Amino acid sequence: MDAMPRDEVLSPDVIAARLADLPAWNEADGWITRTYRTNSWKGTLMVINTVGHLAEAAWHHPDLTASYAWVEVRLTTHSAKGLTEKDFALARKIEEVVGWQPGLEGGALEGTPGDPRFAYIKYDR
Ligand SMILES: C[C@H](O)[C@H](O)[C@H]1CNC2=NC(N)=NC(=O)C2=N1
Repeated sequence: MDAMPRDEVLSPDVIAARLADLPAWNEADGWITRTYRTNSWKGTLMVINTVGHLAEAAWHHPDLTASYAWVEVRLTTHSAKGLTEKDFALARKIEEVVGWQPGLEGGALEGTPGDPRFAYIKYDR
């Protein structure tokens, strides 16, 4: 099987198709971005560290901007000077991991308690 063309800039049609599966992400000027809202600096740093790990494992690195209770993640492929499959693959993984709520899955893990003392990420759902 041929390798996926990882370094090709994607066409607008493909970008639109990829964004359809990432409803919280926006595209502008050759970047995809999303903001994660948190309850505190501690939650913000946990999101940053999680994204940091995934980026290093992927060897694909977003720009991050943070304040007390939010983190903006911005992805582009610098070497290609535009959006490639690498950006969407990492965005999907970040969504999966940062957005993971095991309490919604009915499995063994209860997830973060609802008590506001423990809340740290503001989930979309
Ligand atoms: C040398 C190294 O492979 C490159 O710098 C990689 C690392 N991370 C990267 N991250 C991003 N977002 N774009 C790149 O082109 C890129 N290139």
